Amino acid sequence: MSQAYDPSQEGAKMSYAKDMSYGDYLHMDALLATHHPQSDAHDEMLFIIQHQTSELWMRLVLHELRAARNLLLAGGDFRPAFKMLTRVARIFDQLNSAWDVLRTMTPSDYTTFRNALGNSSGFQSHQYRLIEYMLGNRNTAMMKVHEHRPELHAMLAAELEQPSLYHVALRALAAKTGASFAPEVYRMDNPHNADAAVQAAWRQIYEDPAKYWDLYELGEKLVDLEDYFRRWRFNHVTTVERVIGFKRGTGGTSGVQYLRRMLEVELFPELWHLRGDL
Ligand code: HEM
Ligand SMILES: N[C@@H](CC(=O)c1ccccc1NC=O)C(=O)O
Repeated sequence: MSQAYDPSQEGAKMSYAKDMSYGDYLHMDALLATHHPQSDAHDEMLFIIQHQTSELWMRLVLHELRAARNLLLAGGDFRPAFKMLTRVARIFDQLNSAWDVLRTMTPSDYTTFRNALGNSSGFQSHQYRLIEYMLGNRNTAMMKVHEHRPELHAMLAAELEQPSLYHVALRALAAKTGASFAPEVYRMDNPHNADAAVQAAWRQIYEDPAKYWDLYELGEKLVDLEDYFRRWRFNHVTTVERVIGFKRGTGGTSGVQYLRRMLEVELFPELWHLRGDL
């Protein structure tokens, strides 16, 4: 009979009584202790894991976006920021693939525990809202659901005091092309609206990529990011329709109709609009 292989024979360290182990480093006990199903339904575990993993990826998105914004603000070499923005797009791709797991949950499965969710909803995800705000979709009406958590509300309010990633890109665009944009373009507490002067400046970049390679690449990184974000919104609304049809959301919105409206959001509108001009 062959003997089971023992990795200690080739030097694998097997005792962690005194040293930091995998579980210690990752705080696995604390992580796994965060699961508190509100029902006995089999699929609630899937639902919780799907949301928690999404929130973990969102945390990384925020980390990357903050660093990228700081680098762009500082001027200098844009390449490290581009690498971060590429990573953000890849994270969205990961989140997009994750919908395929959730879609294995049928309406019959979901109704076994939907009541247990009460009025909780993704609508109240502060990390999701921070991502929207960082990118420039600053609908301040969304702050209200965080009033009962002053520290989260303050975090969102603090984000509104910062220029968005798009604001920072537009400052760089203005600096390199010599364009100047209306103060409205830089308003920090409003969703960004398409602006003709901004579109003209981006068009200048796309008409001569070789001359403005940095900004050309920045423009494409932003389009790529928004492309993946749009796919996330679309996967979400399609999954929602598949699972709850046109029922009202637990958060109180019209549900699919509300989410369809969100498909119309344009984060970086001029970058999309200029494409028809080239
Ligand atoms: C079966 C699964 C899901 C259903 C039925 C569902 C349903 C809904 C509905 C109806 C809304 C509108 C707000 C409301 O009235 O509740 C909403 C919003 C939202 N959901 Fe989901 N959702 C699902 C999965 C997810 C997942 C996996 C995430 C990932 C974190 C997520 C994140 C969000 C976010 C961030 C919003 C706010 C969107 C915005 O304001 O633009 N949802 N969801
Ligand atoms: N809004 C969903 C419930 C829901 O999906 C949800 C509930 C609690 C935590 C996160 C959720 N995900 C996205 O909205 C519904 O109406 O069924």
